[in-house]
Amino acid sequence: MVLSPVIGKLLHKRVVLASASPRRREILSQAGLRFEVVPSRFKEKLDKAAFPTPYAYAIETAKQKALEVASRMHQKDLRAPDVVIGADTIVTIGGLILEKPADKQDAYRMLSRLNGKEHSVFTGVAIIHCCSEDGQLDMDVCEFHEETMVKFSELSEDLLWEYIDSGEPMDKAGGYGIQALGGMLVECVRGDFLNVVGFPLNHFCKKLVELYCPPRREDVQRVKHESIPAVDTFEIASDAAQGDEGCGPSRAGVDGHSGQAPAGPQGPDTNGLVENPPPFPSDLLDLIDGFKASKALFTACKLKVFDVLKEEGPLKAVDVARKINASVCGTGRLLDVCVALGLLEKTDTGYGNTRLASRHLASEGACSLHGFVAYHDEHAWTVFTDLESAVRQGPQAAAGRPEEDPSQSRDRRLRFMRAMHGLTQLTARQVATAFDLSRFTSACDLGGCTGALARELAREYPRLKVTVFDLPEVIEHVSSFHPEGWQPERLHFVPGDFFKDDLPDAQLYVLSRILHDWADDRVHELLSRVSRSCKPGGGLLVVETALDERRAARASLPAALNALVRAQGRERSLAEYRSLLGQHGFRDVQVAQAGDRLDVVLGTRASSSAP
Ligand SMILES: Cc1cn([C@H]2C[C@H](O)[C@@H](COP(=O)(O)OP(=O)(O)OP(=O)(O)O)O2)c(=O)[nH]c1=O
Repeated sequence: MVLSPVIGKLLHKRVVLASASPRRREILSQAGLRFEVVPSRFKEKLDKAAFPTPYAYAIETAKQKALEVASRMHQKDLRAPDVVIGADTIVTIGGLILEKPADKQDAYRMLSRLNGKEHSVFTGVAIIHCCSEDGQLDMDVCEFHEETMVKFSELSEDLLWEYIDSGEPMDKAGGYGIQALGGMLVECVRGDFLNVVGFPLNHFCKKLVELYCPPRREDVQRVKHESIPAVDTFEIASDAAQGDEGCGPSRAGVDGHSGQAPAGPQGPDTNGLVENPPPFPSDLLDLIDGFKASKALFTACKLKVFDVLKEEGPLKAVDVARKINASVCGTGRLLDVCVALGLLEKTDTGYGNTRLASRHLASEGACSLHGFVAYHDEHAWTVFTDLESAVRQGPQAAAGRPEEDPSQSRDRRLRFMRAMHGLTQLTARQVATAFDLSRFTSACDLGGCTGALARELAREYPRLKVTVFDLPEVIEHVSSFHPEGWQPERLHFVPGDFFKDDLPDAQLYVLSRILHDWADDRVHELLSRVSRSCKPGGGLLVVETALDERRAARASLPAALNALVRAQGRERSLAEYRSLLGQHGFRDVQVAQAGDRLDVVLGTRASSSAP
């Protein structure tokens, strides 16, 4: 069995599952893990609002559950187990976290909220390695989360109550158990099924590989020279299990630096003492090579490798080369790099797409980011070559750049529209459900481009009529982005310039990824126009990637750099967006996150006329 080498790493250890969940116990014992069960006494009452994302909350709860068990066991007999595993499963919809229902009415509230819609199930997991020395307990925490999307059918009241009366919902997050009767509520699942049931076994095994079987030094160096980042597969564990009997939880692995090679051969220093060489700078080398990985991805997309393999894969390199009209040798190398990057899979029958590639890198499909990749390849790549002058001179360097060639502007516009369309489709649902917008019956998406967000808003809120307002030269092309045979109900496209023309009437105005494109004076001008058009009680929804200390510096890095290389506009912090809305007469400003990268800010137009 492929997984056994990974699970086998834990067989000689004292492992404790800090959970009372019978489902977690079953999943882990069926995977062959030997462990004791010590349910945690940690009270699940952390302040949800204090966490930037729902999964951060689930991870922290999982960690606290495991830490409580580890310290209790240590206190009891001054010997903690080697490994303690904690987990926490939550259901989220529209920015709301649902845990176990308090009573039947609560279960009804949860299930009606999920009825007919798609929601996320997150399980946060903490793996704690304990070490007791001289009565002291030392712990290393490794944590991760997994998300699965679950869609409920449209269910009648009677059915919901029948289900609630079965008693099944009461000990389950979101008030349902997908593995039993609750399975009849579910129309489809995207992602790891076991994650919904309470434990993401697949991700757990991958973590064990990282912790216990980091790539061997010689592999790491070989990979570096070929500029291919390491890929975590169970096969690494199998190899290591065969070739390296003593493969244990390297300290580096336990600390979470799983890509780090173990310390190399030790040599005596001048005093005859053994000195460790400095750690191998794997992360730094990955960083240096990062641009090559991006370019390989861009090139494979441009050559339509993922389209060819989606339609006809698996294929040998020679066949792919013929279909994309490229050299066999070059294609073979590109395909191998894509395998190493986790975008393709290679088997005896040839190269095939991973699910990720088929879903996001082929040019067609609701989740395609092909246009977004093309935009980065053809536009962002060039613009970022100028980063040095942007840093030296500030954003005015970008402002001084010559205007675009007008003959190319139509193509550029279409390319930009394709990029925005892909990105917006991917995040539209999270944006549309970040807040409950059901009180509005009309909305206007200003600069709404192809209508990808508008469509999701209309789909999510059956009473809502949505107008997409964008420049005539944009509106002219929107029909080519509509799915075939699509009849836009409750959706209208109106051409216009939001700086010059009257804004269409609406109760809710949406500015999605617009404000960062404009300098402060233009932002004030636009917001005061919106504020004048918006009636008291109406709303303004702003969607942006805010520069924010809550988000890991790495995630907001592209935004910070974009601001330097763009001719105008700038990224802003959440505090700035809040203040902008306040200055223009919007009150009760609330903030939510839509996925990992987007912030959504909602304000209500105050009744006083002066903003
Ligand atoms: C959504 C869903 C959740 N669940 C369960 C998994 C979890 O056991 C539970 C969520 O509650 P948790 O607080 O994650 O776990 P628990 O209280 O059962 O156990 P412990 O805190 O001791 O670890 O909901 C299902 O069994 N099926 C489902 O479809």
